[in-house]
Amino acid sequence: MRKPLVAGNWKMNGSSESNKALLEGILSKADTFSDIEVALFPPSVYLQQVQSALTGTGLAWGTQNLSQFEKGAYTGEISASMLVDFGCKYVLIGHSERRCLYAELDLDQCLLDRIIAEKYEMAVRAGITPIICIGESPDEHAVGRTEEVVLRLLDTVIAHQGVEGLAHTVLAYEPVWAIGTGRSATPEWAQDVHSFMRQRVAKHDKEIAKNIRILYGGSIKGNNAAPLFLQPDIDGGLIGGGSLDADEFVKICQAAVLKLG
Ligand SMILES: O=C(CO)COP(=O)(O)O
Repeated sequence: MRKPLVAGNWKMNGSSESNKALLEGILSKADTFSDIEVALFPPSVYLQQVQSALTGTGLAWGTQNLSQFEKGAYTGEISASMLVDFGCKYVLIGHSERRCLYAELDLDQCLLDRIIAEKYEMAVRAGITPIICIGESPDEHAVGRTEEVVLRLLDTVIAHQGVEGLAHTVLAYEPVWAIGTGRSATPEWAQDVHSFMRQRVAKHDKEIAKNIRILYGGSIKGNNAAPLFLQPDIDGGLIGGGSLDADEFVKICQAAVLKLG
């Protein structure tokens, strides 16, 4: 049985004061979702605040990105060893907002995927579990290229790291057209894509495919989380806007508990 994981990606939101209230609100209800795994991804400047608040609570934390390089003259970047230093268990890799807006943008899509595969390798080597975000853009969705896009990235990671690397990895299907739009994928659509991803991993290794967690992300809220999480191949969620409000996020975590039956 795969343990459900609910991950809250705060993106570039929060302040010391608002984070404190959010963390207190979540922790006050933590006993209602202690059977699943929950991880928070604050902006890196708040990592220490989140680490202090969550240490000893059973909740995990991580960052929204890491450098593909070990150390050195890479202004503004954060290395895998720094994440280890701050007790991170997870790291998000390849989020579409980074792909589209920052240096991971590249006209040559193959190069882009290679950078993401290198970041993945850095995380695995440091013992941090990467959450690899995969999903098609609105244009790709409109012309039915979902499977092709999902496969391209999955295959790049496997080619780079070997399928064994996936034994310590979480995948997240995040269709770009569903992120921040209020238009979540339907549970049936997401299930189909998740099942497709799992089958692809199974072609390389059936055991890893059976155990790998695949999260769904894109406009999950308290009122639509349960039917998504109840799909057989959806093992939890990667939550953006819905993770910024303690009550909403707690509802989402509680919906994942339902999966345990
Ligand atoms: O991008 C996301 C999580 O990484 C999803 O964001 P929303 O939940 O705001 O749609």
